[in-house]
Amino acid sequence: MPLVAGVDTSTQSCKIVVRDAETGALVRSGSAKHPDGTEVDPQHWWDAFQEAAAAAGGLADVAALSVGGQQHGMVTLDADGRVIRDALLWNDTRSAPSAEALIAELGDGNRAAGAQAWADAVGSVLVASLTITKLRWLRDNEPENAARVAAVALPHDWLSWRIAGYGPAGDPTAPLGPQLDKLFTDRSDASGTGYYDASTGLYRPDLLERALGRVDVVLPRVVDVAEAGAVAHPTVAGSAVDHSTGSGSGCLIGPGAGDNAGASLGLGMTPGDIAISIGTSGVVSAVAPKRTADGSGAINGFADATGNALMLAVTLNAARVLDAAREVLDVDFDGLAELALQAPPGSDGLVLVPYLEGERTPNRPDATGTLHGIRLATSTRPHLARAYIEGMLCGLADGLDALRAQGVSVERVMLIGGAAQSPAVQRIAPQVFGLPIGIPEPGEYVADGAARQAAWVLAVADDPDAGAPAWSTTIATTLDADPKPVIREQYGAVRDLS
Ligand SMILES: Nc1ncnc2c1ncn2[C@@H]1O[C@H](COP(=O)(O)OP(=O)(O)O)[C@@H](O)[C@H]1O
Ligand SMILES: O=C(CO)[C@@H](O)[C@H](O)COP(=O)(O)O
Repeated sequence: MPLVAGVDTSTQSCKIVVRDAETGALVRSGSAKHPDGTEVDPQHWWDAFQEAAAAAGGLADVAALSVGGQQHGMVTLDADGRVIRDALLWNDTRSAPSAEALIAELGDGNRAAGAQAWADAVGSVLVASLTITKLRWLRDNEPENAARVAAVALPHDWLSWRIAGYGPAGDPTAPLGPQLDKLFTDRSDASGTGYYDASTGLYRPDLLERALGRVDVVLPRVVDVAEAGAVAHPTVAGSAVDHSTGSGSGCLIGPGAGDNAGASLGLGMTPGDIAISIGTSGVVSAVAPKRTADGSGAINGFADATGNALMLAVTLNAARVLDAAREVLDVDFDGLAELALQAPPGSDGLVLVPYLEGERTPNRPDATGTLHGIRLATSTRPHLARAYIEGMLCGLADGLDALRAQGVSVERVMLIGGAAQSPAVQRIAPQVFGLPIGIPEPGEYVADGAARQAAWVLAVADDPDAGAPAWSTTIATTLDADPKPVIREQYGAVRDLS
């Protein structure tokens, strides 16, 4: 049976799954850490990819692979294929003023008009996360670097290009050299740049020019949903394999995807499904036939990895809020969950508004977190633990409300991402959302989606009409709705005071 690999080059780590292309059965997996920080030298992603591939038993027998990845990160390359500066990641908020400037400019000074104009043009009102705002920041703050930009890529584009054997001139791990025109991406990740319109499938050079001041830069070619963008270089993927039999001539590289589109494909989401992901980012997402244009900015109208739209509400404060709680309370994951479940719903009035890294939804890049309702009786470790978890989940529940306000139907809710494994998150989420929640089998759903895409690419190479393989997702547990309105009522009363 041919094997396929899916890669998730996420904020905190690189994860690789190797699966049977036909059945989807997991064969092997591996992972490696990324460094902390909101600006990172992409070389770390390359190193982590190789470490994760080795941990997954190598990729020599893999017939196709795809890369899913953290969205929006700005990877700038010079004419020699060298990374010009550390990549600014999706959670780097320094370009918030640039976002506001671009909004004002498109609205001729009228913010509301500008916000709607961006939503109409590219599906999203600009916030600091989006790549285009980082390019404006570069132009204004590092003009020498901006002048050297010959190509702009996203994390998954850059890693796919490196796997294909391209890279900086003179680098022995990049035998094909700096061929910038060989960069490729997919519509889901392109749709998060701010200079690509998923509704037409076209880049918007006019918008790019507003940010960078020029358009003579290479943007990755947007390949179709199940089209191979390149072939992996044998020095990276090991010996070349034939994509139909598993023995012969080249490991195909699929278009890849933004991580949320990857998860959507991995979960097999269709309209009516909602995924709530609690990783570094908190994401509430839904697949829809057509993207909306939410001028309020709460919902990003991106593309998914199959040809649909993917609507997202994204928070900056998710799993790391729980990491912060563990630090404050000096406990491990289990200890935090045990503490939180000792306090009652609503934590007797102790409420954390969790803007520990500023916030993106709502757009408050300079906000800080605030604890409300501290009294003697709530100055306990269990109250604090629960308040951190409730506050983080309330931010996501606001996101689900914003999706509903855009007309999204909610038929099935699935909870994924690292922090979804917390027993306290699993208990408290049905209280905050007031809905039944499915917990899929523990897994790497972004990497799984990438692997499923790779299997699709493989199938299409044999039969151009082939559809995505019908891999199934198992919902391991369904948690009953357990609404505790007090949690969101308390949160709603203080959220905007922070
Ligand atoms: N049992 C757990 N309880 C709470 N948080 C957890 C648990 N397991 C992992 N995490 C957290 O999940 C995060 C990593 O999740 P992941 O979805 O891999 O993130 P990303 O895709 O952003 O790299 C880390 O912040 C980690 O501390
Ligand atoms: O900015 C977004 C989506 O718009 C984030 O979802 C990033 O794509 C990072 O994802 P994780 O690494 O947290 O999974």
